[in-house]
Amino acid sequence: MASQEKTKVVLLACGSFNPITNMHLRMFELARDHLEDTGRYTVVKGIVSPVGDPYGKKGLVTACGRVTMARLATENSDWITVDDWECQQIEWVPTAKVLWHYHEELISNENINDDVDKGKRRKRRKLEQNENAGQSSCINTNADTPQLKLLCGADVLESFDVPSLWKTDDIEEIVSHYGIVCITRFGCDPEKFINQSDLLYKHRKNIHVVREWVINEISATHVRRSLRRGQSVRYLLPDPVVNYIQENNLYTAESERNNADQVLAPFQR
Ligand SMILES: Nc1ncnc2c1ncn2[C@@H]1O[C@H](COP(=O)(O)OP(=O)(O)OP(=O)(O)O)[C@@H](O)[C@H]1O
Ligand SMILES: NC(=O)c1ccc[n+]([C@@H]2O[C@H](COP(=O)(O)O)[C@@H](O)[C@H]2O)c1
Ligand SMILES: [Zn+2]
Repeated sequence: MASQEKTKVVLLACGSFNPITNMHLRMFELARDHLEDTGRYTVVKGIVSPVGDPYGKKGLVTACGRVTMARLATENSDWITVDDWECQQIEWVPTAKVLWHYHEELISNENINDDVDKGKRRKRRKLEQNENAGQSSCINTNADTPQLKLLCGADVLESFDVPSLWKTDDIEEIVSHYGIVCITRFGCDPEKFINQSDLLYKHRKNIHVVREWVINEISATHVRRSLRRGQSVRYLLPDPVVNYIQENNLYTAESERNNADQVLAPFQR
């Protein structure tokens, strides 16, 4: 397939990134290789979107520090970027809304770059969306506009089953309008999970499961624990991130008590 015929994709990873680890960065590389290996996609951009402080997760340090670390971690990447739109919002933003925000941004970029009459384009897109209603195809029907896909680990996919954590409508919107690229994680079985869910099974063509053969169980929880114990975290995180954490003494027994009594924002909806 000629490169101009391939679908452009933007990958959006939402998460705490508390702190960002090498595995978060690997997720992007694995996903890009997987999608491009199908011969159908060109991945043009990756976005790291740290969750806002109102998310209320235990041990979460301020968004300002998490964004700075994510920027340090991605400074050598020519395609992974960090965007602080989500964490600048006053309230926690459900992931479906974050996707909507970036989807709108992609469309407005398309309109800026394009001299075709905006009204006509919107009308055509609406028509195409109506034609595609009920099918597992992505919301971006214009060939030039990149498709936006949610990039996540299998634990996030499996969290769709946690009562009251996700709205069914949001899950449906994510899998039908955008699509998911899901990286396997130790202890998770995303294929089985998809098979057991009627909703996910219906949209299975929009869920790309990427098997990571080099099982790498780096987790931010493990990193924070090691830091509290004064143990080295070098080579689990990019060096500039390790230095930033040390200079600011970011993760301590006290920071781990942040939000200890707080109910996670999605449960408050
Ligand atoms: N080792 C890993 N393998 C696959 N996916 C991962 C891995 N670590 C993180 N992710 C994914 O990265 C995204 C952001 O995750 P998050 O910020 O929660 O990191 P985490 O390491 O899971 O942190 P925590 O331990 O605090 O939950 C999520 O989609 C998560 O599933
Ligand atoms: N209903 C929802 O939209 C919903 C629920 C739970 C988590 N999330 C998101 O998933 C990510 C999960 O991050 P953690 O794994 O660090 O908790 C965050 O970006 C969070 O906002 C979204
Ligand atoms: Zn996590």
